[in-house]
Amino acid sequence: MGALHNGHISLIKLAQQHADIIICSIFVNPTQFTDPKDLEKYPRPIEHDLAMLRDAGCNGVFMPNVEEMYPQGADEKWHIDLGNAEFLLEGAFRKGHYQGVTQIVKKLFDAVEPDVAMFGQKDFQQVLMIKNMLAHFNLPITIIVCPIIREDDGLAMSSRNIHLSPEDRKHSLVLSKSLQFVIDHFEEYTLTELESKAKALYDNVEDVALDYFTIANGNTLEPAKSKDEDNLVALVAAKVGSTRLIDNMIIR
Ligand SMILES: Nc1ncnc2c1ncn2[C@@H]1O[C@H](COP(=O)(O)OP(=O)(O)OP(=O)(O)O)[C@@H](O)[C@H]1O
Ligand SMILES: CC(C)(CO)[C@@H](O)C(=O)[O-]
Ligand code: BAL
Repeated sequence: MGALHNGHISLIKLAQQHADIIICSIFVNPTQFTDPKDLEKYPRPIEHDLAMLRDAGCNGVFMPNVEEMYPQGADEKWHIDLGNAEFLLEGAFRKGHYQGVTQIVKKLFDAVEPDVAMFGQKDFQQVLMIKNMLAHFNLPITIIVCPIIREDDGLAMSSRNIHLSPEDRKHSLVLSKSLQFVIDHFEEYTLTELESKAKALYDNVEDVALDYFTIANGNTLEPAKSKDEDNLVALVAAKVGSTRLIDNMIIR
């Protein structure tokens, strides 16, 4: 969606190991936004983005406008079955978000016809939803998931970080710290204790409102039932000041 940072550039760099020609799409997709203010204030520094892509050795940029992607209007009908995980976590807080995401990703794939597509682990649930969309249409595209690139102090890079005030920026560290707490103490506590201790870290941080903090099964996104499950991930979403951030860490 543009407003590129080094997290995005890491996707280009990793793509270079998997493909001869790299195309980056930049499109702020209206159908995945559930908060009109979020859409309106989404940063769009196009010249800066193009310079970063040029430096990274990206071969092409696909930068359509809304009319090109939605010739019949952005209220164009789209609904596919994405499974129960569509309605959990981000899907519960941004209703219809993954219908909008899969709608535009299908259109971008149709336009670019990639063999391989790179997505960031930062949007963990998004990757699951896109894989479900690919299965739905039986599309032969390989998805590669790229690790989360963080600032030196642990904050996951995000285009929305630009909206954080200096105070918010300090408070935002509780997200990565609470996830790291689960990783560091996983063997020590029960799942319930891990969650409650991680959530307690938010009690003393001003202006941070937790939407969810969960240790979930990485396939279903349902709360983990046992520490023995072989695909476990801790996920968080919180509003820091007026900016909503997400982050996650894979436990195993
Ligand atoms: N810190 C990061 N490390 C690795 N990949 C990332 C990171 N941030 C975003 N990505 C990935 O880059 C792709 C484009 O993301 P997008 O344009 O939505 O930006 P974003 O930085 O995630 O923005 P925001 O967090 O404001 O939604 C997605 O696949 C996303 O998961
Ligand atoms: C997948 C995506 C390009 C759809 O607009 C967007 O959600 C993103 O960049 O993560
Ligand atoms: N980074 C995922 C897209 C979104 O937040 O709308």
